[in-house]
Amino acid sequence: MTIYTVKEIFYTLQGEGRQAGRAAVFCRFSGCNLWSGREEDRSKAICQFCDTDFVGTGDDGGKFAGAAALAARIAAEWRGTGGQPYVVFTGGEPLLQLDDALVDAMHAQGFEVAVETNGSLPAPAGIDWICVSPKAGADWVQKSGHELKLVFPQPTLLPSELPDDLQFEHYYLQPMDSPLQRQNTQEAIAWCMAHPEWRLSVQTHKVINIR
Ligand SMILES: C[S@@+](CC[C@H](N)C(=O)[O-])C[C@H]1O[C@@H](n2cnc3c(N)ncnc32)[C@H](O)[C@@H]1O
Ligand SMILES: Nc1nc2[nH]cc(C(=O)O)c2c(=O)[nH]1
Ligand code: SF4
Ligand SMILES: [Mg+2]
Repeated sequence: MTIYTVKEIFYTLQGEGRQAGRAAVFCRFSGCNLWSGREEDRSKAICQFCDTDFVGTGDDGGKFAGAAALAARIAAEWRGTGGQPYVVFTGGEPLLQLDDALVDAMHAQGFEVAVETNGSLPAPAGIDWICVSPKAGADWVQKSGHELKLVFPQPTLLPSELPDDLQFEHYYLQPMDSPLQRQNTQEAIAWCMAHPEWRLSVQTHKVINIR
């Protein structure tokens, strides 16, 4: 039986991208293939700008034996009445653990299923909303989905220099949260105003101070 290792599960509003403002249970898996999550390794990591702690299992996480057990725990966090229950699998890198059995188990619980992935691994079939956020210097295999959410700027992965075989419904630029965040935001605004096929993704949960 598959054991899933989860950092935290929590009910919040999706803060980013096309679904911003929508109530969702977030399931943050532990571990990533592009960084160990340890600060002492950050400068050598493939992905160096991560804003997230995904190491180990937190108070709101744990190890779950089997898809049905994890799906039941996620469903128990949903507190909405009416509307379509929604789960966002993130991490860390969720595609290291999210599999067909878990997607099916969430559907059986009546949930719409979303994923936030770095795109370096293929997504299982049947996911209802795929958000790919590619990382400079990493493999990029998942080139289709519902939204591309490009963290900006990544000097070797700029919006002007993306591969031409992308198949996404929506294109978002998300300013990199860093000491240069204000400048990154100004430059992203300028890009979106000059190239209207791109929209700005503000990390709204950081502005309104929710999780
Ligand atoms: C923590 S990642 C987890 C999911 C997956 N590993 C990924 O990178 O897409 C969730 C989202 O936050 C974005 N993100 C991470 N660090 C960021 C930062 N410093 N500024 C802006 N967005 C960031 C990622 O690009 C991704 O879209
Ligand atoms: N509210 C909220 N929205 C989010 N959208 C993507 C997130 C992520 O860390 O994957 C995230 C997050 O951590 N919190
Ligand atoms: S790929 Fe995602 S989870 Fe991994 S280090 Fe980068 S932003 Fe963080
Ligand atoms: Mg986040």
